[in-house]
Amino acid sequence: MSVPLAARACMRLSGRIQTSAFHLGATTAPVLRRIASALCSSCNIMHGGMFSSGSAGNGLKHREKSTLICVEGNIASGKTSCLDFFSNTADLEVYKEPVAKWRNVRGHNPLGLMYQDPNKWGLTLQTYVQLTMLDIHTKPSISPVKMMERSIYSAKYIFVENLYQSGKMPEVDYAILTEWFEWIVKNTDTSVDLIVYLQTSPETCYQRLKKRCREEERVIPLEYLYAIHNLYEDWLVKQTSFPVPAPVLVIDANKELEEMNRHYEENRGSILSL
Ligand SMILES: Nc1ncnc2c1ncn2[C@@H]1O[C@H](COP(=O)(O)OP(=O)(O)O)[C@@H](O)[C@H]1O
Ligand SMILES: O=c1ccn([C@H]2C[C@H](O)[C@@H](COP(=O)(O)O)O2)c(=O)[nH]1
Repeated sequence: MSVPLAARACMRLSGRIQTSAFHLGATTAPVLRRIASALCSSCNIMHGGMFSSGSAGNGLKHREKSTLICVEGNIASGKTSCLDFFSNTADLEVYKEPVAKWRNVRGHNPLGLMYQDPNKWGLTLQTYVQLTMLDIHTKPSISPVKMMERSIYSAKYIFVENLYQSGKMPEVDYAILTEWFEWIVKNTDTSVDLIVYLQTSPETCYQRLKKRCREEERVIPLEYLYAIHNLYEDWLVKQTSFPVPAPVLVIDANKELEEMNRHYEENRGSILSL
């Protein structure tokens, strides 16, 4: 008998909380407890907890908020390719990073401007990235599972942080972005259920970046990818820098595309929280 995706998500997620497949830190424990208490072990019925719920007409409460999976990783690590792979999955909505918007907002290219002069345009780009990420996080979902590329968290903890730590963002800009970020996280629902981290070497990303040849990114040196890589590792693997909003599934993404796709197929269940 075929079990609906949401029901399987429910069963597996509850089961996997006890496994060691994730890199868990102290900050993720409360999230796990909330998931565990919210998900029934045999169906997609919510029994209270982290999700808002409504009556299904039979007296039972059903999930109204979908499971959110964020695919994280360095620039050109293969996130879009990963989302492409899963894009035909039934009961799954996929949201790629809105790079097209970052390259063209009412005729302006904040991504290009930031790479040309990060001191001047870092705040501009990151304010817009934060808005577009918030838009995706809060989009009402019609499917039980939603997968998005990166998140409002990596925009802040990786990219804003990198600009600031490298001395390319004035303290006042960093303070304003932090105020915005903290307000958003406190007052809106940006909760995440699983982070899939595509772990790559900066050298692998550098080769893929050159192959992709996005005009704005021609100026990116290998050192920049090292900086982003280290921030990701501190956040999601060592878990020493910022709060981790969800359990983390780490995938070695250095392998060739065919092999990655094979891996995604073989591990479909754990990647989609089934
Ligand atoms: N596993 C892989 N092996 C080789 N090339 C890859 C692999 N994954 C992605 N690519 C290529 O590398 C480039 C960047 O991949 P992409 O999925 O756009 O990365 P991201 O979304 O993380 O920036 C693209 O040209 C893509 O076709
Ligand atoms: O918060 C952010 C998020 C992304 N960027 C940059 C990094 C890349 O040049 C593009 C898109 O990233 P991909 O990894 O290729 O998807 O946007 C940023 O500057 N700030």
